[in-house]
Amino acid sequence: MNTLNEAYKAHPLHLGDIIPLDFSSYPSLPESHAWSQAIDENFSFNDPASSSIPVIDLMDPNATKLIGLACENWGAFHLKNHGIPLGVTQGVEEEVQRLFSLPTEQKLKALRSPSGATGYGIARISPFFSKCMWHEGFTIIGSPSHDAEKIWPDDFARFCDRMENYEKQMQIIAKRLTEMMCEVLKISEEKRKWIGASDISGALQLNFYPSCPEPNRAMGLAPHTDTSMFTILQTPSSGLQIFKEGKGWIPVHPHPEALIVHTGDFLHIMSNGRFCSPLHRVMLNENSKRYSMAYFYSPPIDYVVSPSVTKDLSSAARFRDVTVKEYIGIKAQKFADSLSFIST
Ligand SMILES: C=C1C[C@]23C[C@H]1CC[C@H]2[C@@]12CCC[C@@](C)(C(=O)O1)[C@H]2[C@@H]3C(=O)O
Ligand SMILES: O=C(O)CCC(=O)C(=O)O
Ligand SMILES: [Fe+2]
Repeated sequence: MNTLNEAYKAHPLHLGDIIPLDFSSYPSLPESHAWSQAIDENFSFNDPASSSIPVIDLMDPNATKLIGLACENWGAFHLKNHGIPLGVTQGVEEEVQRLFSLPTEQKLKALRSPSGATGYGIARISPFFSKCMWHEGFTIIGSPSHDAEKIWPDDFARFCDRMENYEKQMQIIAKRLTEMMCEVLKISEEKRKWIGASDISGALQLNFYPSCPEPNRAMGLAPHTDTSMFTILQTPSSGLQIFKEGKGWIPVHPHPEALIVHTGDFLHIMSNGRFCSPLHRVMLNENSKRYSMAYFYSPPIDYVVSPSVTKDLSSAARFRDVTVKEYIGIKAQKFADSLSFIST
């Protein structure tokens, strides 16, 4: 049994909070998905040209330092020269499109169970919002064969091969990035041992946002921070926005052949608040659908996440120690208040 799966099992959802809408049958926006008020009242729209996250070349001799700066200032960056063959990415994108263009009843065969973490369904954060999101997802932890088999009983091998291969590639980059971030944060060798040792520390989320009849009144993915150390995102289209204090919502337009990396809650804790865990959301488009692949990387579930504080500085730990598993449980209950819940 997979470890991350275990952690989510303890926090079941209601079935009503899992089943996506059959979006193709709605020529206008249903009330259940109309967010107009929330968008008008709470969010400011930013001038798209005013700022954007940095682009970092993984081969740059200064990459470690630049990544540290980007995590401090933005909590996000584009990563180019990451070494993932274009064919691998294209193969995964093809499968994502093949999966989400299936009729709803076929996708529902792999519907996530209330106590499960993997399979087809809406975002886990949905119960925290009164309106529904214009989004469907498919979560993979380790091998997707158990879920893919339900959708394509005779023809699931290609999907699984491509996803597993992508997960392997993501893990290689994730380990490298983790070492670099630990370097910046001066995390001890003892606390880094898991990086080489663990082989499943990630979850792959396939996201699909159908074209939307009223994109300005709807929400692709509502504002949230990720329950990961960092997330590696791949998408061919715009729509993602990151909230930057003092600036507002910054659009993140994909950079050709680069990955988008952004920090999550665990790195915020480990860095004692130095790296932010940026609030982000996904906006929609009227004429085109959008998809993305997000790889969430975290330490193993029993790992104790603790702030790295150097003795010489007057920096007291801002958070108490928490295991990955315990924090996943806190996030399932407290959502946006989780970090303040563990602050000292
Ligand atoms: C490993 C993860 C990370 C999860 C939960 C679990 C599997 C699916 C991920 C997402 C994907 C969609 C946004 C999010 C906020 C959601 O609702 O499900 C993510 C969440 C988190 O970052 O907490
Ligand atoms: O689709 C995107 O660009 C972002 C997805 C996301 O935030 C997530 O899966 O947690
Ligand atoms: Fe996210």
